[in-house]
Amino acid sequence: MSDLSLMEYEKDAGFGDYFALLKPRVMSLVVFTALVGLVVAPGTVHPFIAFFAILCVAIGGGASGALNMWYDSDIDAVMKRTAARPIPSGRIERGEALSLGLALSGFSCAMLGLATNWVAAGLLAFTIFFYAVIYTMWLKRWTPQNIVIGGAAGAFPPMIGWAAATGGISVESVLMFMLTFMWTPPHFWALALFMNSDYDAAGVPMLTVTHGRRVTRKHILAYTLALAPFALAILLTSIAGPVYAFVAVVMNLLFIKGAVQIYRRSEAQAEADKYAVERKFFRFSLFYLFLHFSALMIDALLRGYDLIGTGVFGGLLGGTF
Ligand code: HEM
Ligand SMILES: CC(C)=CCC/C(C)=C/CC/C(C)=C/COP(=O)(O)OP(=O)(O)O
Repeated sequence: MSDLSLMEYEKDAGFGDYFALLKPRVMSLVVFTALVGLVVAPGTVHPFIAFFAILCVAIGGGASGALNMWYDSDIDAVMKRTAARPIPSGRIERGEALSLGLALSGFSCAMLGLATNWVAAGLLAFTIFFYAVIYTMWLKRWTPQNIVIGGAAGAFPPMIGWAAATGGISVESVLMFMLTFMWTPPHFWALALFMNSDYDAAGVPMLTVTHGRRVTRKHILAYTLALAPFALAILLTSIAGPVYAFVAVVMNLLFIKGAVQIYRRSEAQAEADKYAVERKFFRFSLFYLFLHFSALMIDALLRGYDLIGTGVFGGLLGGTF
């Protein structure tokens, strides 16, 4: 094989490259929250419809990831973490990612609407729009509040799942939205603390770049403290049970403890252990959200088998809009 054909061969896109455009790792947790939203909602959904609805959310989420990679390929090429992605590494053309993103967006929303209802499909369409246009094209390059406002995109999926099952929006689904929405800043800023040089090099105005790490540490603590009441407010609704109560109390105490530790750290300490505590806090953030939604799912199953009653406090808060 000549050098030229070897280079061309290396640049050929495989299935894995197209799959990578869909950001499967990040989307796995997003899709899980949608599944929980659907499972904990009142009423029953045929398992096939439920599976199909979640598949549509997965495809829609993936589509928004492809649109993000299409628009952000310049930034991705500069950042070490993202430089090997299919577009900056030259294996997939930008136009291909755009076409794939648009086609899958249209397909997933239409299929979700036909299989369930148009409230769920409308929410999915809005979520894709919010991530691809509002966050990616606008907020990300403009303001250090990018991920605070943009975080709404990642918080809609439990509402989509709930709407797929009920056709509506409710206090419970809004609280699941708020849980994810308030969780996003500590989740992302922890990562930004140890990935700051990437964002700096790419000129992305993340809080660590515009205001420095000290201010970011303060913001992580503030948002972690503000998150806890929302996590605990779910206890007042009918979807929470004893498992959720245990998880919410323990995990919020641990998350706050971690955030206090992050706040107290000096940059010299962080440099000395290569941001080990910040990396741990980021991993813990993923576990935090996964466990909250898992607990809601377990409580729903226990309730389904009549092993527990409705809500920890009898479901004081609730109701469909
Ligand atoms: C604006 C909102 C968000 C931003 C800016 C953000 C940013 C990030 C970034 C930059 C990473 C590292 C990804 C990588 O290494 O390629 C990451 C990882 C991750 N994020 Fe987020 N995130 C956001 C919201 C969410 C939401 C809502 C969820 C789920 C509900 C989520 C789930 C995850 C997961 C599961 C990972 C780990 C992926 C892996 O293991 O590679 N993120 N996030
Ligand atoms: C339709 C649907 C279910 C959508 C959910 C999409 C969504 C908002 C997911 C979480 C957000 C996310 C992947 C942010 C990554 O930020 P970034 O794009 O700045 O990260 P990067 O630097 O890794 O590209």
